[in-house]
Amino acid sequence: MERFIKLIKNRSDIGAGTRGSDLGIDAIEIAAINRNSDYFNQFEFEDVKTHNESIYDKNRNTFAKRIEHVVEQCTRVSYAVKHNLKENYFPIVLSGDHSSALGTISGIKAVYPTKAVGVVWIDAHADLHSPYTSPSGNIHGMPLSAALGEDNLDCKVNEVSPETVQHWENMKNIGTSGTKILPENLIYFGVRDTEEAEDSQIEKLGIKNYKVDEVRYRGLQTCVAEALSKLSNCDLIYISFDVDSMDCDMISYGTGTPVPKGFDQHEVIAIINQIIKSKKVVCIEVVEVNPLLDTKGNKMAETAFEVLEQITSTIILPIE
Ligand SMILES: NC(=[NH2+])NCCC[C@H](N)C(=O)O
Repeated sequence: MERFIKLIKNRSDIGAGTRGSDLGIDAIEIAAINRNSDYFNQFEFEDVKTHNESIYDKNRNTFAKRIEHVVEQCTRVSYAVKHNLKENYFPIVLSGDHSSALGTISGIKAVYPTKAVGVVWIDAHADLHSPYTSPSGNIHGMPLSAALGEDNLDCKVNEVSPETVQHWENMKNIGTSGTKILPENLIYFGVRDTEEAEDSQIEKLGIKNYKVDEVRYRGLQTCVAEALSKLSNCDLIYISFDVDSMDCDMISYGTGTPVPKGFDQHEVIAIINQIIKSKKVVCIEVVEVNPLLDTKGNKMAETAFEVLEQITSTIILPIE
């Protein structure tokens, strides 16, 4: 059976603290054009309407900035993912900031409410804050807490307004009400820049993080095979690739929150391709390319495109 790909372009950056990741999708497309690639002409696509004008709003919800608009944006992403999955497409979501992943996960769960969804999160960050713990109030640091239904009140440092609480509750209930994923079905690759509140959640919830060093020391294939066996109870897998999982010094600073000592693109490609071969992957997302911050021309987008191209060819291999 062949799987048809649908590119979902979600040019939204309102969950980030720095502007410009909404331009990441077009930067990737330009990287493809400059390489004489037909990639973006090859697949059907859909644009998700954005709410980027909301960055001009005064921040009422200090500990979850623009949350009402992020909820709306995630809801739009969830609809796009949901209807494309229902139409048997394999959605590749190209998003600006990583808050979108909550929308994607919610869309998957809306189509498969009774299935266990596994998440492979390739990122420098754990994105495990809530409005109660966030140091920045940027919602791209929170999507997994919303998906897990975790407030982490044990580590509460912020006095959150009733309005923010209401929006946060809405955020946890996009697509289907209640939690979308279980902590044992979430696996990190490359997480290396966390705050205490997140560390305590990772420990309490027992979330496995394959650190860059571990992947290199034990071997990438071994680690991915182990990750897949940890997800053996999952019916479906979603892969979320944040480009800041890659080493900013080696690759590029073209992302909102760059972190050194990360993967290179070949490692990311190998991780993702091995997971795709499990045949459980139903959706992949690529996020956080910010061309305005790139000090090497369009290098981050070019590298993201390299990953995109390589993983797409694995997806479209016919599956028996
Ligand atoms: N998706 C991202 N780039 N997340 C970065 C989050 C950084 C930091 N932990 C925060 O919550 O503000």
